[in-house]
Formats: sequence, C-alpha cells, structure tokens
Amino acid sequence: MAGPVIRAERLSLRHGKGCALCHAPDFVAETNICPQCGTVWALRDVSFDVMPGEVFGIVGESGAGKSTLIDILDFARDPSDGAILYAPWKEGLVPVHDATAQERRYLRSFEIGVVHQNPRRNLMMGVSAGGNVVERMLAAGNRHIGEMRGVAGDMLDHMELAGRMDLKTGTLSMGMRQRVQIARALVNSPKVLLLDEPTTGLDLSVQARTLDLIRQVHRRLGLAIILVTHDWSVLRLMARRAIVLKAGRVVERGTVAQLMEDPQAPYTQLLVSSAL
Ligand SMILES: Nc1ncnc2c1ncn2[C@@H]1O[C@H](COP(=O)(O)OP(=O)(O)OP(=O)(O)O)[C@@H](O)[C@H]1O
Repeated sequence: MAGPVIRAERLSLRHGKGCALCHAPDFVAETNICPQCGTVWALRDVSFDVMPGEVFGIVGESGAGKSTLIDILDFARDPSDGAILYAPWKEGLVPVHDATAQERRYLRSFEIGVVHQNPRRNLMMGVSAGGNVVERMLAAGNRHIGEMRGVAGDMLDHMELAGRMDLKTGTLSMGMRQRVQIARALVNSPKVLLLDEPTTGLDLSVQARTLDLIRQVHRRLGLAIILVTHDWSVLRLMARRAIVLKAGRVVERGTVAQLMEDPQAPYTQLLVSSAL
C-alpha cells in the first residue's frame, strides 16, 4: 500500500514561551494552561498519518485545538515544535518547513483545499459565487477567463448551485455558502481536503445534504480528507479512523467504530456517552 499523504509529527503550538515545568517531556496537566507560567499549549505532541483517499477524523470539544491544527495543516501558522510532512509535493514525505515561500504557495493553491466553519474566512461576500471560485484559479496562475467561468460553473453545478453563479455570495444561505467554499476548495483538484466543522450550524436537512455531497466528491475524486468535528454522528458517517483531542493532546486513536463502541480513554467514554 502507498505511504501516507500527510504526516503530523509531534506538533505543538503554544501561546507563550513556556517554562522548565511545561517544557518537560513528561509534563501533564488537566487543562492546556501551564499552572506555573500560564502558557497555553493549544497543541501538544500531536502525531498522525493520513493515507491517500482516506477520510480521517479529528474529534474534540471546543478549545481542544482543532482549528489550530487545521491552521497548521493549511500553513496559516507554523507549529512551535514538530513538523508537517506532505507527500504530494515531491517524491516521498517532505517536511513543509523546508519549503520555500513559493513552494508553500504551490501547496496551498494546488495540493490542499480548505473549508472553514466560518465561510467568511474563505469567501468574499460581496463577490459572486462564481467569482469566489474563479479567484482561486487566478491565484493558481490561470488567466483564461472563459475557461475559468466554465470550470467554476461545472463545480457549482456539482454542488447543486446551478443558476447561482452570478449571485453575490452574501445573498446565499449558509448551506449554499458552505457549498461555494467546497467548490472553491476543489477547483484546482487538490489531493487533500481539510474540512473544519463544515456542517456545524446548518439545519439538519442541509447538513445531511452537504455531507452527502462531500461523500460523492470523495468517491468521485478519491482525495484524502481531514475532517475536524465535534459531532460523532458526522464522524461515524464520514470517517474510518480518527484521533480524539483533549486540551491539545491526542487522548485516543483508532477506527471510528472502535472509538464509539469500545472507547478506552475516560475522556472518549465521556464524549461518546454524552453524544448518545
Ligand atoms: N492567541 C491565543 N492566546 C492564548 N490562547 C489561545 C490563543 N488562541 C487560541 N488559544 C487557545 O488555544 C486552545 C485551542 O484553540 P482552538 O481555537 O484551536 O480550539 P478549537 O478546538 O478549534 O475550539 P473551537 O471549536 O471553539 O474554535 C484554546 O484553549 C484557546 O483558548
């Protein structure tokens, strides 16, 4: 079997310098805040592999570090320690911190697409749905307007947004905005899609339809998806393997079936039982 498409290797991100106590390798705390120096460890020693074509889940409650992790995977911020290694970029797994600014731009434009919980992070509300999709193609160096409009139209059709191409994004419903984000994220055929709570806050029927569209995309394109969620029903529907994050640390990892049916860590047991 081919090797991983992404590897997160002992990723940590701290807000603050830390001190001798919290830098110690065996430091454990109930929260992500060092009791001595007040440094917040948004992530601590997080490691995982994502295989090509797999949907990999990251589950945790608010504040667990999920968005921080997505921002690191999307190169919006660098980890304090540890490394992200990507395979699509060159032969084999290569640490991203070795990449030049130009290579990072390439990775962000072509290899990785991201869908944020808040569409405003990715979309310009005063610009049309099609314009938001075309803008990503422009950023990737495409200059043929007619061709880009055609591709954007096809992407929006796939996302059940036919006829909405020229409407301002700000006039669309939340569910539609999420689908514009997905079209935008996919338009340059990335090998990895990062989904940060893509259906949180949507009505249940809209949520189900959006997840269904993501599943269709996954089947059609076979790309790897990293799905961040706090919702076990979404996780069960979409992902095969997952990690459970608590206060920035991985407390358990396994198949979603095992995590839900036979959770080992007390924290996972609590999360699963409260979701039932
Ligand atoms: N600038 C900052 N300074 C100090 N602590 C921060 C800062 N930014 C984030 N944090 C803390 O880092 C931790 C992880 O934040 P993060 O936003 O990644 O969590 P999350 O799991 O995505 O939660 P949510 O779903 O609520 O956004 C939280 O405890 C948060 O309070």
